[in-house]
Amino acid sequence: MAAAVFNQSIGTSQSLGHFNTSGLHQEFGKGSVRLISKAFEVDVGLSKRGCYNSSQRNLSIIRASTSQTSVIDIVSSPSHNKSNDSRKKSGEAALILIRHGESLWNEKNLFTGCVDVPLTKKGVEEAIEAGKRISNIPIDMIYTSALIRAQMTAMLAMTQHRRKKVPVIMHNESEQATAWSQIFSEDTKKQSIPFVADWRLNERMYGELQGLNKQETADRYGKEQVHEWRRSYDVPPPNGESLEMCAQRAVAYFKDQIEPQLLAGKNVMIAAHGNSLRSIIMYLDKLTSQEVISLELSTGIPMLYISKEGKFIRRGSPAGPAEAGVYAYTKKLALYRQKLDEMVH
Ligand SMILES: O=C(O)[C@@H](CO)OP(=O)(O)O
Repeated sequence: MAAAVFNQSIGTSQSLGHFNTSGLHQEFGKGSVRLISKAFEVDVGLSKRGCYNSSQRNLSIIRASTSQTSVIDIVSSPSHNKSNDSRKKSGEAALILIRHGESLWNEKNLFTGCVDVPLTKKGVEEAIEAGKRISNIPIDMIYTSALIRAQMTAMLAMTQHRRKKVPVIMHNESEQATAWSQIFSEDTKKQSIPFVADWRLNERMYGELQGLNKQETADRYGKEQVHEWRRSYDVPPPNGESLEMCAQRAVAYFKDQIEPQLLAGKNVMIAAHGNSLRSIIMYLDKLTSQEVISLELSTGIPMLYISKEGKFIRRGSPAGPAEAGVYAYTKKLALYRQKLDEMVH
């Protein structure tokens, strides 16, 4: 089984992060790992270090993609309506997941949870880089947590998008807020992307660990105890949420609010957190409570899924803009990119 990487040591979530462009890591030797979807598994490359080799892997994606039909087109001109229709009929949509870029407390190696801290300069750069990677993928809806690090990541990523649609934050906190933020032009609406922020996508609440240094906590309570708090499925940190409890809100939100959008053919980007995304990926990839223990996400690396007929097919991570041909994940995505190129020239 081509499962990747790595054993995250406390507080070093960045190690190897740039090496594994899938943004998603899993240790070897933890039983049967059903992490990689069939389409992706076909010919994924492994480096000597046991990590995905990004260039081999990207080539693999391109090869695999030629046998797939799929997704989307939303370049919004009348001549593209046909593609919109076929998108609805095929019931296919793109789902992009991004863990926020490095935050000030990631940098200080502190448990963060629901404490609302911003990105570091490096985190800002990671978000911009993530945006470049997805700049040719059409996006109809953006969801983030209620926390600024996820919202900054989504907004910064969208500054890089080639369609230059404007993300518009939906304000539903009161009737007045909804009414006062209305747009009264259909054309302007078409050039906007609804941006929904919801607390249910927040990081797991880390209880009494919030604000503590991860290394010092491990020194005090033991490495194993702290690993159990951080990565087990059902053991909560003191007065905090276990991953299971986090899933009860984050996955429920995904099923109630986001999945219907995907089923309607809309392409969705979610910017959220290590653990809220781990719980969603557990659902998408049908991971067991054992398998999810070794699932690690890098900051600022987008992951792409194709949603088709209620199933989720993982396509890895869109690679950096310098690598030729990386957008040919599916025929339709490649076509979309071609149309964007034609619009420019
Ligand atoms: O501190 C946190 O909120 C999270 C994510 O940064 O940490 P961990 O990796 O320990 O779940």
